Amino acid sequence: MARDTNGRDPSLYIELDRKQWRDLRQSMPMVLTENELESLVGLGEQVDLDEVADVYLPLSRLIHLRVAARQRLYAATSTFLGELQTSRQVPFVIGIAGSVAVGKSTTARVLAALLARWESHPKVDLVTTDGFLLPTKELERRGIMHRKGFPESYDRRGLLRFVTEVKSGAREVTAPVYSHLTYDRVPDVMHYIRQPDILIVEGLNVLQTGPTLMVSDLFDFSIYVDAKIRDIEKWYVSRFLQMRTTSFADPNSHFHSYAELTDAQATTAANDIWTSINRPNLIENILPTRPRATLVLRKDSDHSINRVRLRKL
Ligand SMILES: Nc1ncnc2c1ncn2[C@@H]1O[C@H](COP(=O)(O)OP(=O)(O)O)[C@@H](O)[C@H]1O
Ligand SMILES: CC(C)(COP(=O)(O)O)[C@@H](O)C(=O)NCCC(=O)O
Repeated sequence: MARDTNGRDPSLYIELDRKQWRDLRQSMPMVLTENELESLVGLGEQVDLDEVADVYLPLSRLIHLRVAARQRLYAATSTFLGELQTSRQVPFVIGIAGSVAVGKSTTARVLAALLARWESHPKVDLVTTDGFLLPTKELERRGIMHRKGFPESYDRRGLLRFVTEVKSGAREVTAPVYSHLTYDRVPDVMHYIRQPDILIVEGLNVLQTGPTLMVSDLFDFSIYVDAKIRDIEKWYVSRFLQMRTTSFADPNSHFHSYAELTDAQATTAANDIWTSINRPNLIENILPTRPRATLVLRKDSDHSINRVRLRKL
């Protein structure tokens, strides 16, 4: 096999442990307080300020450098097009993918908060793809209610159109909103996106590709949040047990009947949903997209991120 000039096997990626990655923070200041961080961390997640310092601050620095580089690339195209196109800031789009219950939403929120502290790109918006799940009525009509989270359960064209409009500089673009409470799209409520500097799109399947253009084609940077399947399964079940006294306790929750389940019953119910929906989706659709990610954040069983893989080519 051909080797690089240092005698190593060629690779698209560089793998770093937490200490090596942490050193790439350089002089980035800590800009979050304990209280701010607490408000960003989701149920069952365990991010602390050390992890922000070691993992998220270097990441914020890397993305900041890449935002500037991307603008130079767009400027090159504008120079080429001359009068055919006026030069402008194009929103930088980040995709965040990974399994159900791996902690994507927390990663997305922490990153959004850090990126918004940069003077050159203070306006950061975050959209989750659950808003683009087809409404329950339509999922039922198609007989795919049990496939929620699988690629076919989304309005993929709508998602592509949405990100295209944001990148095109539209003054205001709307995204539909999903409710975990009603387990359906919320009628008449929209998320308004008004010319952000950075847009983060978080969801299970955002890194999927296909024969036609897909939202992944519009990403300037992508992150895959990764962990062992056995660990994610444990996190899913333990979060489900916790939800009996939080989300499910609300009488309006679609899952309210689960609130009364014993530990054993709730564990069985969570395992059933995991093995019939979330695990197959992870294996068939989500995991195969991991090689495509610019960055993989690898979590250990205690949720801590201890390894990072960066695409360098
Ligand atoms: N049934 C539910 N009721 C209320 N909130 C939920 C429910 N399922 C998931 N969530 C919340 O929705 C968010 C996304 O969860 P999920 O899709 O599992 O992705 P991740 O854990 O990777 O962020 C999390 O903040 C989670 O706590
Ligand atoms: C809403 C989800 C499909 C995730 O949506 P995403 O924002 O990742 O597109 C997922 O959290 C979900 O509810 N899955 C269905 C099976 C379950 O209840 O675990």
